[in-house]
Amino acid sequence: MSDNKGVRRVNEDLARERANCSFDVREITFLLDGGENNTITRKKIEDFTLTDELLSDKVPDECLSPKEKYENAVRKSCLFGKLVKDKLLEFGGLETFGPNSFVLRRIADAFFKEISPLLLHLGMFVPTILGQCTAEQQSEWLPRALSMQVIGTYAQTELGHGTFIRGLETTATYDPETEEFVLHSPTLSSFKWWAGGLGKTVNHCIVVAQLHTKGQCHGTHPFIVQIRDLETHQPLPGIKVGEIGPKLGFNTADNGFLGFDKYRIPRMNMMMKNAQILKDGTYVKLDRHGKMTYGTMVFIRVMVVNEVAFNLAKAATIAVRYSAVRRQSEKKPGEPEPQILDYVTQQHKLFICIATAHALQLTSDWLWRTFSGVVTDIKHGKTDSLPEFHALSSCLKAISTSDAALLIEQCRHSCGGHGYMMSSNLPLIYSFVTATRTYEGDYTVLLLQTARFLIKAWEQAEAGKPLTPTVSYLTKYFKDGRVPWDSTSEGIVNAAYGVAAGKISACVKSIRNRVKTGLSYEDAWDLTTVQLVAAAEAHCRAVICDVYRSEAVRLTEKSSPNVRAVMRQLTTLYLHYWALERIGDLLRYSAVSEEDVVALQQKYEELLALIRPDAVGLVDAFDIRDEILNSTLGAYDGRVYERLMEEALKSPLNAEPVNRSFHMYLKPLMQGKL
Ligand SMILES: CCCCCCCC/C=C\CCCCCC(=O)SCCNC(=O)CCNC(=O)[C@H](O)C(C)(C)COP(=O)(O)OP(=O)(O)OC[C@H]1O[C@@H](n2cnc3c(N)ncnc32)[C@H](O)[C@@H]1OP(=O)(O)O
Ligand SMILES: Cc1cc2nc3c(=O)[nH]c(=O)nc-3n(C[C@H](O)[C@H](O)[C@H](O)COP(=O)(O)OP(=O)(O)OC[C@H]3O[C@@H](n4cnc5c(N)ncnc54)[C@H](O)[C@@H]3O)c2cc1C
Repeated sequence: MSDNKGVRRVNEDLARERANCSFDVREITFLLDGGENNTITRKKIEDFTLTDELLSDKVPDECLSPKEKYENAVRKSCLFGKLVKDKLLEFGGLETFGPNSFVLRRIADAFFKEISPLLLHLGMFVPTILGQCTAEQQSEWLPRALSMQVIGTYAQTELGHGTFIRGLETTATYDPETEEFVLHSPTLSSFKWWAGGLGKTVNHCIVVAQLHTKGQCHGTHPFIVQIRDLETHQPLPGIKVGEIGPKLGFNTADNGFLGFDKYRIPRMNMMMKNAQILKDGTYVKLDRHGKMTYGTMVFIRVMVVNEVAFNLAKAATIAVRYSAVRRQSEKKPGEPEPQILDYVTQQHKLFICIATAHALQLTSDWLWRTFSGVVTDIKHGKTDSLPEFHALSSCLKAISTSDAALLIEQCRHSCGGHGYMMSSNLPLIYSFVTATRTYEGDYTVLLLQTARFLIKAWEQAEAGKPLTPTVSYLTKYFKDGRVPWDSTSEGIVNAAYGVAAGKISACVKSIRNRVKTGLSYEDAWDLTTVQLVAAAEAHCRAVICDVYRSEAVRLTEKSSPNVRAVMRQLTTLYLHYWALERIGDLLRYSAVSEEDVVALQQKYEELLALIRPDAVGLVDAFDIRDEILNSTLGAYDGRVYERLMEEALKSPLNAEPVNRSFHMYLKPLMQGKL
């Protein structure tokens, strides 16, 4: 693909890599975009949105003060918002690509090195209106939210509680006299904390609070709350709101705190799709499942899998291109310095990143299709598929975010010292992705949700009851004994399921043995949680391996032989990588032998060598434009050293030859006058 800028000289090593690539790069781009037409439209949108005029920052964002950074992000958010409103609708907006295309999300990365203060408005406020409001409420709020008169966020987490939603302390007490809810923050720990955009940007937010009516508490429910005046933007009386301060990343998102002092909102500001309060204060529950108010979280967990796949693709593109340009050391005395990509250890660090980006993207597409089915079921009043989907989306969110964060950090390591430069963009990509492991449900907490489902599924299998699709393998591996070993891709996937089944079985035994000693079920569960997390991880890994392998085969059915071959190499590499990473589990739960392990390792190393000539082509196929990559190390033309120097010269410290601190402190120190 072109560098989108035309004629710049491309680094010779990169040019040679591209000339030697075995396949047509565009073919894989089309596969990843979901078809050639999607690629064409995406590129058209990128061409007219990514203009220098909108993107140019004279001073790098990271050299600005926190206030300036925030103001710049608001400026760009508004420009971006206007652009989307005015121009992109000509393309049918997001619908052009289907809801899973994420094109605008991808383009937004060119505007914001960190994050838009409006992300939560589009990402959570609008989806919650869609998911939690009645049709009547939607017709009131949606047009105002989409036209940006109402700008909102999602304020659920409090200082004292994030994970344990049932423990939230903010109260919403219904007053039938005035037909209003009174929102109140009874303690310091009940202050809302974290919501993106809350600190300075939004004028409304969705507040999750304990609903009290007629002297009874009915648990947490969502409410739409105006917090700032629409004209002056001043906080309204009864509202205490501010920004929570600097963080590891997300520093342009003005995450905020919020407290209420007996603050009143109209009855109809309760989001009433799943529960209602009648005028007289009668509570009517409409949610037969009981957890429908958690719907926005499930939606975001699905989105996050795609989000981290894309960010890993960005990091892999930067690290692989840099590794083709960078030369260091010598393999044999007197030989020219090799490209660092020729070190097998470097290939080991990086090719798994390319394969994982593919695995997560294909899994995310599959998860989205599954989610669409669940949403359709719910529209028809069927909630039977929700427990399985909650278990699936929870573990996929946990594992994809954790894997992506670790591998992005590995990409940074693989770029040596230059990877530590902010201008490489690897630190910012990492700081963004490592947060995904925590927000929208912490890693351990979500895996334990999946484990709950797996233990129940095991018990159902024991009782001879039918199992839902993602756990149906448990019936097959139900009997004790080792899974037969077979080193084909299908065999490795089967073994991964065997390992998951073995671990779930071990958890069940462990809990039962503990209960036999007189412990309560809850205590026995608690003591087994280390094993339960590992079992849920093994289950999730088996699902990813299975989906990646079968989706890659399906997608490449009509591909050219060379594309099919390289895609097959990547899936095989992924499966071998994880088999070797989890060799202890395989030795415990499958019939793998010492010779098989040696063969696995040998095959893995052969795959690294096979993929090596296509590595640059594979990252080019992600087709991520320079403006979106935002990296001195990863640009298409490979002018790494020139860009590093250009960026260094933009540092405000280089604006003058001598900084005033010399005269103020250093000179007096040197002269003994301090
Ligand atoms: C343009 C769009 C761009 C989008 C880009 C996306 C990228 C986004 C980028 C940045 C956005 C940043 C956003 C960050 C926002 C947030 O973090 S919002 C706050 C999120 N908070 C959480 O996720 C809290 C996590 N905690 C929970 O989910 C729950 O408290 C819990 C699941 C841990 C426990 O809930 P609890 O009510 O206590 O239930 P339990 O007793 O544990 O379980 C009872 C049964 O309910 C089942 N269940 C629980 N949750 C669900 C669910 N969601 N769906 C279905 N079922 C559920 C659970 O399995 C139990 O079932 P059984 O009794 O049958 O075992
Ligand atoms: C960048 C960022 C943006 C965010 N944006 C928003 C937002 O817009 N709106 C919003 O409402 N929230 C937001 N959050 C909050 C986020 O959703 C919570 O931080 C997250 O859900 C984790 O909850 P916690 O902070 O209470 O962690 P805790 O639950 O306190 O976790 C601390 C530790 O305790 C462990 N732990 C907790 N419970 C259990 C358990 N039952 N079993 C075993 N271990 C347990 C965890 O595994 C973890 O190791 C954001 C957070 C971040 C970092």
